[in-house]
Amino acid sequence: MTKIAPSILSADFSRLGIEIQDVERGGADYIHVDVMDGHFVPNITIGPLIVESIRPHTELPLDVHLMIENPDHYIPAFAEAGASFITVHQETCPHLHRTIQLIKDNGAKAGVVINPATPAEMIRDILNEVDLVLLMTVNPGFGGQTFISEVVKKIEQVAEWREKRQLLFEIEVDGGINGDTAKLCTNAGADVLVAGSAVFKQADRKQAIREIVQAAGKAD
Ligand SMILES: O=C(CO)[C@@H](O)[C@H](O)COP(=O)(O)O
Ligand SMILES: [Fe+2]
Repeated sequence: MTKIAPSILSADFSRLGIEIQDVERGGADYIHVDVMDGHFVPNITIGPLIVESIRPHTELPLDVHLMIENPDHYIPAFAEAGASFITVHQETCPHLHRTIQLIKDNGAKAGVVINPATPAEMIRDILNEVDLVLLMTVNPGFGGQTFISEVVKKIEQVAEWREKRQLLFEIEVDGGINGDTAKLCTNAGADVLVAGSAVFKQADRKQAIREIVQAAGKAD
């Protein structure tokens, strides 16, 4: 069954708790939290304090996407704040096995993410160790960008490796996801769809989530 992870980057930050409860009632599976440092990506968002503040407002797993340099320095703080998944960019991790282990040692599920221009081969040798593979379908930094369709081939490639090696990680996609692009991704093997503007910029979030999941065509 396809999962949906609304990205709070497109929510109203002045009422985050209410926004999160709205998408939880609307059928969200995870809450996606975009952490940006102004170095790895050209934008600055939130830190562990906000993760800690939103944690009591939902029962859903918090899916924390770290777009930061030196993630090892901050992983313990995000885990302590209540992150369920912590996902790091391969591009920021010279010692990727060590970083993935650090996430697990801190009690969170471990994810790895690559940018659209990074080949899947860069994460092939870490796949045995992760709970989640996030394939960016835009260049990270902002909500509301256009889906990069070349990434679809990469979803297929990672899904094929997963099947051949009988691994259990989830494949998540992030950026420019709407009804049309969701279907391309789930057909290629994606299980979890991150959607920011396609959910939070709509008046009826429940309806928006339903439309994306139905368009993805794997509702059961
Ligand atoms: O990580 C990011 C952006 O860097 C995302 O999670 C965005 O928040 C997705 O927003 P939409 O493209 O769905 O509006
Ligand atoms: Fe994200």
